[in-house]
Amino acid sequence: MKTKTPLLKVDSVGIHFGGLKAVSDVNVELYPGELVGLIGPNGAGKTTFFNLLTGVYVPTEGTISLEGEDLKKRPPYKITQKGISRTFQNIRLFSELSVIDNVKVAYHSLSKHSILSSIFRMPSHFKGEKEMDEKAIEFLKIFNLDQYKDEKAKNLPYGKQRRLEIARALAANPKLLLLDEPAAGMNPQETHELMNLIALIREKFDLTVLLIEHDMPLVMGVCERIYVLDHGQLIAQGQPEEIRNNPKVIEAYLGEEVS
Ligand SMILES: Nc1ncnc2c1ncn2[C@@H]1O[C@H](COP(=O)(O)OP(=O)(O)OP(=O)(O)O)[C@@H](O)[C@H]1O
Repeated sequence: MKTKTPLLKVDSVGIHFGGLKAVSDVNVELYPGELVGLIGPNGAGKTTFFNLLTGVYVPTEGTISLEGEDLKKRPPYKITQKGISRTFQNIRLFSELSVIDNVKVAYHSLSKHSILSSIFRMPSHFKGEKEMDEKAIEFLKIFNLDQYKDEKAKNLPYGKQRRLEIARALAANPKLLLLDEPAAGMNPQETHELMNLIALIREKFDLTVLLIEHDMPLVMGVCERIYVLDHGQLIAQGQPEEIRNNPKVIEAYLGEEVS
């Protein structure tokens, strides 16, 4: 699966908040098509790392590049346009908007239709709108959410809201999809379905996926490689089996289960 050129290259990246090194000297390379896990105990710096990749935070040290292009100091929306999409640990949907509108919002920013044509409802807008509806329904079908398209997002059960978040992230047409604890709060059946779904969308959309997850069976079962953060530093990387047996990882998780 590995090609010579990484899709994402993170070189000695760090960020300090006052005296706290939330992320320090982290090196990560993701190759096209990989499904990679990012794990670590609470407060290890995982979400901060996602915030660095998506431009929410600017690194105080190091560089991040996507397909060889430096992302430093680009605002989050530019980084989304370049090809990095994410979901959040706490669901962030437009709760009062319909399910379909939540998806459409994501690719509005990428669409070629001007704001003017939207405001004045010109014919090109309608053509665009129809195309958008069709495309949004395609996404919703993949996530088995098309029958809820006109429901308000807030009325969906929790597991479906989580799936809708992923559908919305995908609608931005990413090359790299970052999932922050996608199975949080899901029951075992939903988690199992989600695992299959992640594997399926990776294939279907030719994606690279980086996944933060506390559910170890999920990470170990679905990821090909895993990075482990502890106190802001990478303490291990490798295949699930290596990670499971790595003494540093076991020590970091002392008191927590890693199997
Ligand atoms: N904006 C900020 N200002 C100050 N400290 C911050 C900020 N963002 C994160 N931190 C700190 O950085 C550290 C890493 O937090 P982060 O949320 O990235 O950990 P995490 O691995 O995602 O944890 P969890 O698994 O609990 O979600 C924590 O000590 C956190 O308090």
